[in-house]
Amino acid sequence: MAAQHDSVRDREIREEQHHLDGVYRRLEEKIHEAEFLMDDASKRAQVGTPGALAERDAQVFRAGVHLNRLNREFEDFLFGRIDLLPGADAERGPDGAYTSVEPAEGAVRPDGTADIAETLHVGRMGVLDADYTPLVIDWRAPAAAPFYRATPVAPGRVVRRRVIRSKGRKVLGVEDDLLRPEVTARLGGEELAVTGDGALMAALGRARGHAMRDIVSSIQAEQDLVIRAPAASVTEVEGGPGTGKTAVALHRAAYLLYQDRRRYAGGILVVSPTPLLVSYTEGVLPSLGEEGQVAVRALGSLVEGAEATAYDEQHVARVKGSPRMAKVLQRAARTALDAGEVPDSLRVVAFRNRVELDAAELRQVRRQVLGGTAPVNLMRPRARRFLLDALWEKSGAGRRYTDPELAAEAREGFDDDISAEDEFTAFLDAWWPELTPRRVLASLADEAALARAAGVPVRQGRTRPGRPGGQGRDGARTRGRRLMERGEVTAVAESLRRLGDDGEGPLSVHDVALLDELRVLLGPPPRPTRRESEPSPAEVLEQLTGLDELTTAADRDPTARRERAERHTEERTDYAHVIVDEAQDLTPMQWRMVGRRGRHATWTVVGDPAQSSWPDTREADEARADALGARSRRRFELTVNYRNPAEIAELADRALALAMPGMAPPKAVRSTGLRPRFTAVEGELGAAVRDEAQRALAEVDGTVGVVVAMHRREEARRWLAGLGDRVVALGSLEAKGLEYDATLVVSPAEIAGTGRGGAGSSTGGDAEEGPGGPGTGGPATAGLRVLYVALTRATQRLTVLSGELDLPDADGVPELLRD
Ligand SMILES: Nc1ncnc2c1ncn2[C@@H]1O[C@H](COP(=O)(O)OP(=O)(O)OP(=O)(O)O)[C@@H](O)[C@H]1O
Repeated sequence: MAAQHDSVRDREIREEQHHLDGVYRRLEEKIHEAEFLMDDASKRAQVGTPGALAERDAQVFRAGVHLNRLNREFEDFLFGRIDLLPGADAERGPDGAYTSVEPAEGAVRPDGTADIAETLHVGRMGVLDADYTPLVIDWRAPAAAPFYRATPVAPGRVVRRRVIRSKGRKVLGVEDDLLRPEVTARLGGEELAVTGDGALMAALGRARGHAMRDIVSSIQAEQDLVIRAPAASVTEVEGGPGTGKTAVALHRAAYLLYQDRRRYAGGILVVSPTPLLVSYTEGVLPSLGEEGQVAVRALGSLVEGAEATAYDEQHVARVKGSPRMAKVLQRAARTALDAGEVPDSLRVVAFRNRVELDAAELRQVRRQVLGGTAPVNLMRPRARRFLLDALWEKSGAGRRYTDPELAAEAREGFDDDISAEDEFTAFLDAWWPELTPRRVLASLADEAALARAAGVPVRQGRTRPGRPGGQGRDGARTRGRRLMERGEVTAVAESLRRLGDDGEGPLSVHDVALLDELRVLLGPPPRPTRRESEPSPAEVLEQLTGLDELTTAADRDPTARRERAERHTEERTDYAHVIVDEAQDLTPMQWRMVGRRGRHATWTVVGDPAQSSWPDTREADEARADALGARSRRRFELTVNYRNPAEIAELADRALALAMPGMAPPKAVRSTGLRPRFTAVEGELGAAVRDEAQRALAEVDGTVGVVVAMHRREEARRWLAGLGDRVVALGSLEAKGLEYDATLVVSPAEIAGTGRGGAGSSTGGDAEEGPGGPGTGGPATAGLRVLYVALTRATQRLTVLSGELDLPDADGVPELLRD
């Protein structure tokens, strides 16, 4: 029996090998054609119309791209096949396949037999034979959709779906699904064979590396609906851990590019919560043939020239993420003009008379200028004009003319005279300096400056050490509504002391959203006075000499260069499509930042409220609604957990039930028979973690993730030193979106911040802290959601290590996770 089974399998593999050989032969033919064309092109240099030459070049280019992609030896260039009944009509699409989804009437005879009318092979790119019959259909083409969508309940024309596993040019195996088991179908007079035992399970069981793989050969029907959803408006996708949200989002990017390359090339932004998740997913799009077409960026790298490397304490993160910060920064952008040494008088000579504006008059002018709504840097010309007005007024010259024409002429002369004075220009530079986002952010490290911007009465003597007084011109006066508590001001100012006065220094992910806000509030620096078409002196030299090394001293100054780069880099804000992963964790300020990049975009937003680490998501929901605007929404839900075996999912569901009572968990599709292991620390925590990590390394071939409370990150790295690169230590918030073959969750109570009293009493934990509390969706439940994330990272094995705080029972089961 086994031998017979093997021979069916071998025969089917041989058949697919035969087809794959044909595909490669055809590709080689195309490559030869391209090479011939290239050779011919060089011989006949300029012969042919420009259009024909361009077309030929394009063909050569396309063949080259195919060749390159093939040479990279995709593990499974060709991965699928469907055998189809005749369609309801005989129309063919552009890929050469019949377009009909439903079978023709009578396709299945009354005796249950049928003939296969069409066999399609599905792969990473489409290949047509010389006579235009499709040898391989691109997985994103409409004709490939039934490969993913057909189910036994709604099989359409599909009788058999086959997943083909190959490496390079060799077919290794085939796995079949019969979608119409009741039909006896014949192909070329022979009954359709069925072999294999489930491609999906084989894919899910494989050991993980540190990079996510594409799921192109096993996309499931509910996922395919999301991937191929029309790009109109906003596509919102919710689903529990492991339901493929990240995978689906990336495949959707590849699909949209295939659908409308002209619209989307270079214009798709994928926003990921952490750089770890970016590097984990970075290979997926290239493996789908979309290299460099999509910008995959971490939230902390969305602003050009900024890269978040520092962490904020959670209570600081919460303030920095709050929408109140928009208002604080608005005020700060304006008061930043007062930071540092600001001249308090202006003296000029006009019409041979000295004219002077004193501190009070200058303050008055500044107030008038700031009465406008334009970004501060763009107000510089207005500041210049208002200063000239004030000087003119002060000089009394206007009163000498009754004839308005003469007065206007005199005023023009007056303005020219003053503007030509170096002193006036120097004054303007100091009085209305060009502000950069980094400098303004750094100015808020001065507690008094931040307090003023936040409307908090300033206390004496609480300025940034080593900085000129924080009292400023306005003394302790504050303007407007109170936006922060005093403790918040102290904590945020303190966190910004990582930055130097010039704003250089490590930024946190939350600082980056603030920089983006300031970028908009400050605006680009004003245009230089010379007309834009006029070249700069350096450009003139360059044009004359052809040497671009010639630079001005200012160009060579690294600080000036950096600041210019920061100011001049035009941030891309016109993405055609924005994909947001782990959307439940964006703060309001981050939504504002991401929203700016998709003002005219269509969106795909994926997330899971049950994994949110914020206690109160109401403000973030409002900011999300603002970012997405009035566009219509289309909602999808993913319901199957492909990551965790049922044994692990079952334990994680206990944390979910505490965190989000009543929320339905996703269904786990596989079971390994391996129950989670519980153990309690005896002796030293570090030694216990190291022992358990070693044990896990011995049990799995792939990766091991050790998840600890955020404050233990550094020590956990030390505990694991020397165990090799299969094992990594992660703070619970860093574990978002990642997965490991085995995970070790260290002290659930510490991660959840539930302390000794079980789920009800908060002792900090890794939720982004805030007001609220048990029963109000406060930090205790947010902490449990963070624990839920930690418990859902394993693909094979999970160990829970309890400390004292966890109150483990005799079996090592922590109080929090007991039945
Ligand atoms: N159709 C599929 N075929 C094979 N593997 C799949 C499929 N769908 C998802 N997976 C795998 O399941 C795992 C989880 O997918 P993914 O990380 O995209 O889930 P997620 O919903 O983003 O999870 P989380 O919310 O926990 O971040 C990944 O290893 C992914 O490759």
